[in-house]
Amino acid sequence: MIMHTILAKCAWWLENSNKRDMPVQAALTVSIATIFLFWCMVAFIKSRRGKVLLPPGPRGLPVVGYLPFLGTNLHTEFAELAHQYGPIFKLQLGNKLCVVLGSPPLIREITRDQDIVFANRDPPLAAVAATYGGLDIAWSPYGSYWRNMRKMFVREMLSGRNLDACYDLRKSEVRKAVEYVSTKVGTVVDIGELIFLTEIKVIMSMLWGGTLDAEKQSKVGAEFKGAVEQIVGTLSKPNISDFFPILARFDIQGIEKQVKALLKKVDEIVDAVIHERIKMVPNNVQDPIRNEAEKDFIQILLELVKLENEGEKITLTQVKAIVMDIMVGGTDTTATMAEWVMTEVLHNREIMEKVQKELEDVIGINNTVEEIHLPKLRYLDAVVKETFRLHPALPLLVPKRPSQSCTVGGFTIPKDTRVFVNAWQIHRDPELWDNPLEFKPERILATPSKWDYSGNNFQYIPFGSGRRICAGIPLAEKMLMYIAASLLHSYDWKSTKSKEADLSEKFGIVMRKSTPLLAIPTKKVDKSGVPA
Ligand code: HEM
Repeated sequence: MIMHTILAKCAWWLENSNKRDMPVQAALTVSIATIFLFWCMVAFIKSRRGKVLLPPGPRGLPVVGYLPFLGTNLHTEFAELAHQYGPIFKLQLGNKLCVVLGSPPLIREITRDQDIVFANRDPPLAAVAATYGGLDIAWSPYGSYWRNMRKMFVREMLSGRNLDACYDLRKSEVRKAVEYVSTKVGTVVDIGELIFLTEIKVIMSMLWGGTLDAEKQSKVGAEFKGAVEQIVGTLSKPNISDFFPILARFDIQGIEKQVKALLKKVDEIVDAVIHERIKMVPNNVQDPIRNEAEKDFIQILLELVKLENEGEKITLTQVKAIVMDIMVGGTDTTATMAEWVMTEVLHNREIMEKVQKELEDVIGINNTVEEIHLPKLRYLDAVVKETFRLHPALPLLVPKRPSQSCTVGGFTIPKDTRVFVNAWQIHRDPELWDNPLEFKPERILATPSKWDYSGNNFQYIPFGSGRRICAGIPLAEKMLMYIAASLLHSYDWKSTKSKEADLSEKFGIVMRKSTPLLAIPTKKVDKSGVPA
């Protein structure tokens, strides 16, 4: 049509030309047609390029987008929206475009096919403030800094050899918790509180061993517990500055200010410990870790600070950022999961009996649980894995941010979108699981090789998947199994009369129970009737 109009406009010139001009006219016609076709092609390609097919999603209001419609339980609300819009949908939250993914094929796309593009994080401002400007592993952008820090963390600190070397430190704290319960037999125990304090102490003793005396260690443990809970709490709060970066400098809700104050407290404690430890580290360390049987984490890190080689050397601030990762990333998650495991076990008496029978068979009633027993506890392992399925500690994992525009599930995800993975929804999807709401460790036992924490089975991703998968899995798995086995081996537990083990959740970056787990321990009795 347009071509027709152009030719018509030129007709006066063609009609008024004489026969000698015929070749010129023909050339002109061909040229115009060619230019026009070229222009059409460019316009078509441009229109295709400019037209991005974003995922479907609910409409929001001008400026604020969908923010006013979101409640506090993001994981369930996202699952409901997925019901309406499908496993990939978008939400405009203030200035931020967010996309939520909730099916195994989509997880494969972002953690296998396009893993590098999705290896970036989208840290909330509170997380940046809590980690000395994002100097830790969890929130640092994808690149050589993150790669080196993670490699050092996994190879040097969490290697099998190093974890074995600090087993005694873990054992001593877990035994203290078991002994503490013996003073509480027949009375109500706040299991979450007990486990959290034990985890903090286990982590602190692995971090800095016997640097602090017992009394100071206890005091610092309580202070740390408070600080970690508050930091995780502020990370879970929606911060207006994250959705409207233009307002960030005003810190309207004071969240950054709160985090900085908490960090200052933690910083003072860690500084004091580092100061003590610096005195103990030899000056010219060339070959850290090797040939040494037992070292706590701070010592390993300080040896890296003192290295001459720039490529391997780290700074004191980096040491503190890693300590924050371990304290914040390692304690709340593991303690919360251990509390969920105990809750499910208390809720299902038959399952508790099966776990205890296995503990008796493998360990013997009068012996003490040791970490070497853990790989033999197959039923307890299935209980823990089933707990992770129903109550993943990080229901939305840690948000990702693609470093370039890309296509996922046939839709465009623009660069810098905040991408959530709803692991909670995938773990309860009736298309993927039989009776998904039923707590059934037998489903794990039926095909044990299918369910591990590697993130290779996209139907089961409690620790995430891809290159940013949790860096602390070996430690988390050991601690979780060890604490649960120790508490269930030494005592029978029953719910308090007033309360059945309550299974309701409270959403946060780490999803806790909405009410603490209170239970009464009783001494176990062996088959001859003698208290163990
Ligand atoms: C039950 C316990 C734990 C759970 C459920 C858990 C879960 C997670 C998840 C879901 C992620 C994000 C993965 C992703 O983006 O795909 C993560 C990252 C991380 N976790 Fe854990 N975690 C646990 C314990 C630990 C422990 C004990 C440590 C350290 C001692 C730790 C250190 C980290 C670090 C450093 C990252 C960041 C990894 C990176 O960005 O490269 N976690 N964790």
